[in-house]
Amino acid sequence: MEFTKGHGTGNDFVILPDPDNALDLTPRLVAALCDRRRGIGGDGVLRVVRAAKHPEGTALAGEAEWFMDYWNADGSFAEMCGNGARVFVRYLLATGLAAPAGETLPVATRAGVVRALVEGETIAVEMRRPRMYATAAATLGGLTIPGTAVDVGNPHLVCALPAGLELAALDLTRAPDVDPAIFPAGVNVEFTAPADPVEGSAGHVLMRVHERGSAETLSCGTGACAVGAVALRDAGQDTGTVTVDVPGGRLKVTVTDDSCWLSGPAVLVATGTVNPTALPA
Ligand SMILES: N[C@@H](CCC[C@H](N)C(=O)O)C(=O)O
Repeated sequence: MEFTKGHGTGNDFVILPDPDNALDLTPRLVAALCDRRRGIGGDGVLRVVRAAKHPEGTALAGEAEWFMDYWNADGSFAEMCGNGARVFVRYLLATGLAAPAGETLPVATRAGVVRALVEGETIAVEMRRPRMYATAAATLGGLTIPGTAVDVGNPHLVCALPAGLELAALDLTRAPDVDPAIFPAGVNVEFTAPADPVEGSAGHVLMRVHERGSAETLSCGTGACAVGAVALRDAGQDTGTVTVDVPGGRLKVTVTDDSCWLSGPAVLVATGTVNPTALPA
């Protein structure tokens, strides 16, 4: 089985080319591929499949040739992955599956069609505008931190740390507790702290994330978009640009009247062959 390994600000993916949807990709196989000791290792899998050939992509095949079939490291599905979409586009361009168009390149996802713009090392993806829909809280280590529930195609809870608490002090080796009535399908939880102003940005925020289905990751693109939207709201703005620093690097989030751009590096690091029968059962 052919694979490529790539990442966006340290959010890493096993990319599987499967244009005709011929692979028997199961939750167990995804989890085995993502196993960091016995497999290739990754926060998730990106299957590269023609939209017309995938049951969840066919309806979008008129708008986008390729469907990003995203899976979390534990073998669960997610509707959207912002960094994954940027890495997916890097892969399409590197392999010649898509031409570096002057305009945006559409990619079908479970959350609809997103559009990518390539600017050298940086790939920006235009997704839906984050929608803040509830107040909620995350509890970890006996501490309950209030936050905002945000829909970016997938669910997020953005929690600003109280003064005096450092991001580095959080134990994210286990999932924060949340109210399942607000998040029946689980949630990605972002913790934030303010950072020094950055020129050209309305806000600058530090973030750590515990991802649904992938545990703590070095970065989460949709999470950064949720964080950006909350930072703008707290600054009294509907639109604008926010710089979000994650453990794996820097992302730029620009919220417009009707969409959200996520921008940052997207890198392919290796290509090879994996023997599925040698992976953990
Ligand atoms: N890391 C991703 C988000 C991946 C999906 C998430 N774990 C979920 O289950 O919703 C990103 O960059 O957006």
